[in-house]
Amino acid sequence: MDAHVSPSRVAGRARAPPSKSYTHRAILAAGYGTGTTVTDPLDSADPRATGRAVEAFGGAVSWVPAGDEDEDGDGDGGGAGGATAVEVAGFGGRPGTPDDVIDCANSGTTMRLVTAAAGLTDGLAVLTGDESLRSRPQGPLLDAVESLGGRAESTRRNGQAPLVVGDAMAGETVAIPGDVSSQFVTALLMAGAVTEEGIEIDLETELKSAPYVEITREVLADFGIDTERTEAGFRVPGGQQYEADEYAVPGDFSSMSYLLAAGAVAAADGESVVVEGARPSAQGDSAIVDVLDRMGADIAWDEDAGEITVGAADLAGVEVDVGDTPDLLPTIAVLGAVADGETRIVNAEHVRYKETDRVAAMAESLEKLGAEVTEERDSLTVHGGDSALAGTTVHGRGDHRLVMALTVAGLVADGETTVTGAEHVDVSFPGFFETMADLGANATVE
Ligand SMILES: O=C(O)C1=C[C@@H](OP(=O)(O)O)[C@@H](O)[C@H](O)C1
Ligand SMILES: C=C(OP(=O)(O)O)C(=O)O
Repeated sequence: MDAHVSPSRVAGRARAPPSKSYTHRAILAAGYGTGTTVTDPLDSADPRATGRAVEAFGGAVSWVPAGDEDEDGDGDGGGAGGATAVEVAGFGGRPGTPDDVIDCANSGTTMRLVTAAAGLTDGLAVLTGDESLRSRPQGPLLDAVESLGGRAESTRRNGQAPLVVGDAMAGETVAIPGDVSSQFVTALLMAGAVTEEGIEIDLETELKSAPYVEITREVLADFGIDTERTEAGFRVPGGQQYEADEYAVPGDFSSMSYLLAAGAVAAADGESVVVEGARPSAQGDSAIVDVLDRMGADIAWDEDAGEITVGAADLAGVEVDVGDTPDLLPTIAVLGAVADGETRIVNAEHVRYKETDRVAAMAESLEKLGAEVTEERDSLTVHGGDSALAGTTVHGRGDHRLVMALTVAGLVADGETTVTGAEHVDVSFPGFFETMADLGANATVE
């Protein structure tokens, strides 16, 4: 499916979906435990993949439909709204050996977190995913599971899925690079809590995407699991039990970034976009508020009310370090194309290891739309302002964040912008196009 986007003015109130990162962790933590109701989960393709993995390990996962909103009658809840809760009966500490292959679909978080869980099984688990996921790096985590006494192999011996993992790894100290994916650390912390000895994780290189580990530690604390920072990294004591009757998921700041960017570049004169569900949490991507503020946007965050209000203003280029916030790169690149002057996005090499190489993909698409960009291994510079963007066909590359960011660009490009692969927003923001249309965007999907 393609999205067709024409110049638009937006205004009004919108609620971003619940956090993908918190939902994954809450479902898996509930799986490690005995039973938890996760309220206000993100009901999208990626957390559903984590739910299937919990079931494969012997848990039971039930997505509670959103009552009358179950428009298609399939019991999965209604369209964009999705389920209002997930009831998880855990596998009680030790994951069982799965009966079948675990399909992690498009979800890197699922594959990484489930790899460490699979390392605890007595037998072997087989993990796979779609073409994108089967091209992403898993090698350092496989080495870590092996150094903890488990078995962890890439079937193609290239450090990528399909993976075969199991043979009851145990706890001790493990060294792992920090600059490929923080999800390796999250995975080992979550699994380490139920080993006998716990796991001490020594980082061999600087940790990128560090706030995601803090999200993990926050969720684990809410499930009664202690973790510690150490001089070299992190430690989780063993022999712990996951326990929480109920867990409420906060709103997702990565998803909010598209709505806020839309308001900053395309809010109607004298009007604004108000994004609800924006309560402070450990999410590094709340930095989008500061980035927009530094670019000169008319933005205010009422943290108590959980509301961010943004109106249109002339934006100016800034330098942004995305070491902690890789998922903001597509949004910031689009803002940079609209802003006057240069926007330098630095510390970005790890953004190449996502659903697609987002540094290269954004450079290609923004150039196609008429912006001037300079791409380096570790950075993307967008020379904005000189020429207006002109609508054309740009490729979503099967990547939800590219589709959403490029749709925002389409709001201000002259003529029509076609974004291919619009259906991929289902990975993290199933109601994205409905939400944009409610705000007044001329964006149709067919
Ligand atoms: O743990 C998480 O929930 C995530 C961690 C980040 O990945 P990396 O740690 O691989 O950079 C981020 O890009 C991803 O969207 C979600
Ligand atoms: C990279 C992402 O997620 P994951 O790593 O879970 O595929 C993302 O949502 O942008």
